[in-house]
Amino acid sequence: MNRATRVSEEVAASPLAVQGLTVSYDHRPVVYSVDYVTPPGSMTAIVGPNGAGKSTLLKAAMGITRRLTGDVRVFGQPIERMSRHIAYVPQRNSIDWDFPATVIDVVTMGLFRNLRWWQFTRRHHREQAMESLARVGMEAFAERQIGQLSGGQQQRVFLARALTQQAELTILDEPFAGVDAATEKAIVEVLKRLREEGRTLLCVHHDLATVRDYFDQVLLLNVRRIAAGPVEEVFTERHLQATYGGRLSTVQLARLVDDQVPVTLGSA
Ligand SMILES: Nc1ncnc2c1ncn2[C@@H]1O[C@H](COP(=O)(O)OP(=O)(O)OP(=O)(O)O)[C@@H](O)[C@H]1O
Repeated sequence: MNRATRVSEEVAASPLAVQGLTVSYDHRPVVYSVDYVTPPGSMTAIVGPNGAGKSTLLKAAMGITRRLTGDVRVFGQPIERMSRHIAYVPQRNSIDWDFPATVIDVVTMGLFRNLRWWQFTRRHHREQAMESLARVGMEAFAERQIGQLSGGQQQRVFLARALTQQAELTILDEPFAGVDAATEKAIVEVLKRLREEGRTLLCVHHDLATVRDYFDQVLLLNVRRIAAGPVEEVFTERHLQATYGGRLSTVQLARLVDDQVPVTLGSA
């Protein structure tokens, strides 16, 4: 089998393959010529310093932000036709929490892309939404206004909304930002279970100390792709140094690589 055939098969099997992706703001590239073919059934951490282009890469891949160049495919098909296969949990601070909606409304909205215009939400849709809420331990909050939830509860609700979509790929932008240890553990359990079911997850992540424990793949990004692949091969001192430059001290690196003592960089 020649290389061209192998690559195209890899792309055809991938829930999200980006090739040569460049995004510019005000003529300044903030993501430059990035390739990443997400392995099916994997859980990838996208890691890099503040402003590295992590969120922009994901938004451009999903078509939320315009890309300058690049090809984005879902199972080998252009993203424009395949966006219903992707569930997205945005950064919590990008959502208007004053919007008057109950928890169950927000979760049921996750189903809308799968409904035809003449289909109204019915009791079984609500049951589906309640099942998703139960998976994240939030069923008791179904009738609560979303603005009346804590940060961790809000994060769980948006995860439940993604779960109702039953998408092949779930993209999460910093799902652990501002949540307590118990919520983080609960969210990780849900994500790992999704992976066990064969779903694929891509996640912007800042806590370098948990990368090995939570993820099997990592994409190290600083405008360009620095390295990508299985965590045990790619999450090395050399690659981290290249990603963060002088921002990681030798001591921090040694701890990360040897003891996995918590070191969080990137989030201010
Ligand atoms: N709408 C926009 N207009 C202009 N510049 C933008 C816009 N959105 C992001 N940027 C810039 O693009 C660069 C990449 O931003 P992005 O949010 O993708 O980085 P990030 O790696 O996700 O950062 P963080 O870890 O801080 O969330 C930054 O320099 C940012 O200031």
